[in-house]
Amino acid sequence: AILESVADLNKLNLKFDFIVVGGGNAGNVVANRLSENPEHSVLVLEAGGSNANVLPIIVPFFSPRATPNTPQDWNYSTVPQAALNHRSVDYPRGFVLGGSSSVNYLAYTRGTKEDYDRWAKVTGDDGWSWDKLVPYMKKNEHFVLPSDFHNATKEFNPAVHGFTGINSVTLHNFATPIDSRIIETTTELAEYPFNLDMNSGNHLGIGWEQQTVKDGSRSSSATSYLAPQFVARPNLNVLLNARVTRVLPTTSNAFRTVEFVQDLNGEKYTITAAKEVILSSGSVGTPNILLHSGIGNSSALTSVGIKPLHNLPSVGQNMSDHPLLLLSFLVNSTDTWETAERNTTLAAEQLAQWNATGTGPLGDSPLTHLGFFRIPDNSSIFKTFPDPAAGPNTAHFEFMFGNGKFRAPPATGNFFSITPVVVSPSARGSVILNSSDLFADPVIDPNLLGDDLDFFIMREALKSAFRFAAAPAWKDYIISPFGINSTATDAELDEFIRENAGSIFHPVGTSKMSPKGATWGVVDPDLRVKGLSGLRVVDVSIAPLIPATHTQVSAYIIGERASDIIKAAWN
Ligand SMILES: Cc1cc2nc3c(=O)[nH]c(=O)nc-3n(C[C@H](O)[C@H](O)[C@H](O)COP(=O)(O)OP(=O)(O)OC[C@H]3O[C@@H](n4cnc5c(N)ncnc54)[C@H](O)[C@@H]3O)c2cc1C
Repeated sequence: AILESVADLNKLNLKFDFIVVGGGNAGNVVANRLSENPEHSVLVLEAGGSNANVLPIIVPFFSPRATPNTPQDWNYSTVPQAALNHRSVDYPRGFVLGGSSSVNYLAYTRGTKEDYDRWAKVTGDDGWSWDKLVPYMKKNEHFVLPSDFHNATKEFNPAVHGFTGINSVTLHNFATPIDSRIIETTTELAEYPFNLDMNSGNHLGIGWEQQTVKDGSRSSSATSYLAPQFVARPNLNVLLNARVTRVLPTTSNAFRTVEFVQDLNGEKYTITAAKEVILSSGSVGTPNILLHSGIGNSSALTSVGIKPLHNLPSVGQNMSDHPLLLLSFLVNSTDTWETAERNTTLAAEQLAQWNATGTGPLGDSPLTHLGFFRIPDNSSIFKTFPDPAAGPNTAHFEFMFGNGKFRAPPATGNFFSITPVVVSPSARGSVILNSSDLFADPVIDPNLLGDDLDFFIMREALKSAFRFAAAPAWKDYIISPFGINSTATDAELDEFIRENAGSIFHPVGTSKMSPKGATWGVVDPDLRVKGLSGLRVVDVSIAPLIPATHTQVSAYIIGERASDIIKAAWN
């Protein structure tokens, strides 16, 4: 059941084998899979509220409205970012059942074979390699054809997909005027080849966006892994509005007890799991809980007044995220997002169509196509810096295409956006504490573009976007880049980047996985917290290196594989 109060939970008079902290992207996978065994009772504690009936979460096209600064967002912001002219930027994380899978922009991308093979190599566990993870990708994925029934044979490769999984994935149902021009560009410029399916393990090139959508509505870990048939299991319970403050030692080095509140000024409750506590609170939430529990760098904890219980210096370190650049072009068309944003009648018609059939422009994510590209291998930059990508078939940067301008378009004009993203960043940041106050926000520093190579890649990506936009396919369509000149000097481009870059919100690595016995890292390859028992981390914070892509699929497959590892440990 999905419960709202501790009193309702107590009425059930249950004992729990597993307590999952965070009903987010990965946490709900674990909760579902562990509760497949009726002998195992599972409790999920989620700090946020219900995902039901929240329109910006449900309507795919409204995903940019789900955050920042909404009731479904933790509403964090970063410390001033040195490379971004010391700007502090919004740092949304889902504060709702489904976690960030309930508020993200729905792009379904797995990353490359090389990304996961590198995980296997650095952790010494072949189970994290691409070939071993593909079955988990298919267990997660329920691919469905687009809801407008258009012929999609040239938009994806069915051979690489899963059709019997839990989480729905589909293609766009609604054509936009940029679609044919993007595909035409792939035939005009050799630099931008077409890729029929970027989820094959090789993502280089441009392809149609695949999205986590079912029947025109968002498919999240809450709508899929906690669908009514699953939460009907008597051994699966979810408590909403339950914010875990710490994990506590149950016996000397077993941390199977959690402390939580339902009201920041109210009572503190504790519950002990008979078998394990699984932290799935995400790349900000998980290190935050570990640090408050005294698990982290002992001297840093002492300096903020927290009693250290277990010295694990990597907790909250190694944070890696993808910087993006908001870039748009003024276009010679009125058939873009801006028109409905400025015309309430048209907006109401679109919403009525979506309400009636789940189709139309609102039934799709705002990203129409994605492209993944490399800085040429012979670039002189690689004489100074080693190639940061996982391998020669893994991108340095990405383009996300959209039929309008992201974030606050001006009062007039219509736009096309190419959003460049650095997907193989070298900079590392951190999540640390500056206070023992259990409810104070942690100090979040993703260190965006904080490495010279990352900045170089972003500048090259920006120049590449200008080349893309100069293809014949855009001749009568694009008028000019907006807010920057394509003939700008490097110094001018750099200033534009400093003022307009931000995060795409893919933090990973703050509970980094390392080989068993390593003196660095936070969890072993079986995701147990090093040196402790009864406590695992299962969310994207365990990623040893950031995959060169959007991170929700990684969260799903981490949840799927972890579930098998945990089941095997208790059988
Ligand atoms: C705005 C945005 C857009 C994005 N767009 C995309 C995209 O298009 N495609 C893509 O692949 N990825 C995207 N991502 C990234 C992706 O969604 C995340 O990487 C992924 O969902 C993280 O999964 P997770 O399980 O690690 O954490 P989360 O899904 O964030 O789950 C953590 C859960 O733990 C809960 N929690 C935290 N602290 C506590 C506590 N103390 N007590 C109890 N519960 C707690 C949270 O409320 C949350 O529900 C986006 C992310 C954001 C924020």
